Amino acid sequence: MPGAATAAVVDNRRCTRHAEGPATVLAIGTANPANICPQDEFTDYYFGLTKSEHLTELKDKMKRICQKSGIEKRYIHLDEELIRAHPEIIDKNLPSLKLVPKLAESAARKAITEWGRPATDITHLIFSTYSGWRAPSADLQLATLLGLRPTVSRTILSLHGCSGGSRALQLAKEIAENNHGARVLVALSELTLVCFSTPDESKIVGHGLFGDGAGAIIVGADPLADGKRPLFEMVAASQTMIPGTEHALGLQATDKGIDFHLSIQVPTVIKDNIHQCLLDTFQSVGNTDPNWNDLFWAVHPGGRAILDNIEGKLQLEPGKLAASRHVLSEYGNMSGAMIVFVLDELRRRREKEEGVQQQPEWGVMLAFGPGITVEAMVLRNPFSTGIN
Ligand SMILES: CC(=O)CC(=O)SCCNC(=O)CCNC(=O)[C@H](O)C(C)(C)COP(=O)(O)OP(=O)(O)OC[C@H]1O[C@@H](n2cnc3c(N)ncnc32)[C@H](O)[C@@H]1OP(=O)(O)O
Repeated sequence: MPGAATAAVVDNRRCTRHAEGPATVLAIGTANPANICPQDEFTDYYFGLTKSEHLTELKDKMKRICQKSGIEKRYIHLDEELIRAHPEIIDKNLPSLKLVPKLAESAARKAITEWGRPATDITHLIFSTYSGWRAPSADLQLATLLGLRPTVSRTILSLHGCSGGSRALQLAKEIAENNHGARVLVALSELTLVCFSTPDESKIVGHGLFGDGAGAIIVGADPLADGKRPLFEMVAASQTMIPGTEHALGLQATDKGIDFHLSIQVPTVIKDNIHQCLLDTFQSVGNTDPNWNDLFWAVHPGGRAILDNIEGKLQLEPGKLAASRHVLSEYGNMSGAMIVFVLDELRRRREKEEGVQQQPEWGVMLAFGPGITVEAMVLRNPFSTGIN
């Protein structure tokens, strides 16, 4: 009827509301496979598993790397039973990666339990992994396993490598702050199975450092609606690409799995650039002269030498990177999932030390990935009374 048409779409764009507070970490969960590999037994185990005992020079080199790695043990899904059942893993056909969403589910369930709300209250899911490239992808599988609502807004990130966790958290921060009431589940799950290969000089460091694990974090702004104090406030974030370093760190999907490359220069490149990256990040929040020792530190422990170089360059007091060193020692390098373990360790130490020694009010989260890319985020400890 002319003049009486009913609008098919109600345009409510002007009603879109931003959150009232900054994004915060509301809950954390982590998970690992059951199989533990002590680092001092790994070289014999790996060369035996791959029937490569005859490569004696390479084996000795891996022993030297493992001794200097700062790692006590790692969790690695792949064991002799799995190899027996799937001999194609050694032959480098695409291995089974069913565990990728399953491990993420286990970490996510812990985070959701800690959060205390139903999984159907999750509005967004960001899943980051280097270990799965298929469609429908691991984010959809995880949403199904957790029983998330069918309208949950899903995003999958792949091949951000070790900075995948920080990248996902930056995106979650932006989503939470720009969508009133959003509750974003960030899930990371990494399995070395996908880059498993027989010993090879160019990959010996990766095989000596990488482990398996998953982490999950729930991010939301306006946290009081959840009835609890958040764990960390996510104040400001930056992503910096270090020009001319594309060759130094890389991951590549091939028909045989993931090929990776870690140049011996990685720790030095990070050392030479970290100070300026941090100055730029803190300048964006109005702090032009930060005292690095006044902060708490959540650094992705990509390797012991990286932590040593950051500590030396910024003249950090001993103990500032203790949470990162502890996670490296207990799990090895779990790539993107690792930053969740470091945040978890920091809050555990905060709870343990409460009343004895207070963690600083302000902190920084750092991760490094292919590019080389540095992801940084200024954090605030909401439990601080403001005395550093
Ligand atoms: C994939 C992603 O997205 C992101 C990431 O993974 S980032 C991963 C980043 N991690 C790294 O790059 C590893 C950082 N490196 C380290 O932690 C240490 O160098 C290390 C534990 C590997 C060795 O400790 P170190 O104190 O440097 O001992 P050092 O005696 O110099 O080296 C031991 C051996 O490792 C070799 N080595 C060190 N780094 C190497 C590399 N990247 N590639 C190949 N060999 C390497 C050295 O040449 C040396 O070999 P020899 O014993 O035969 O001489």
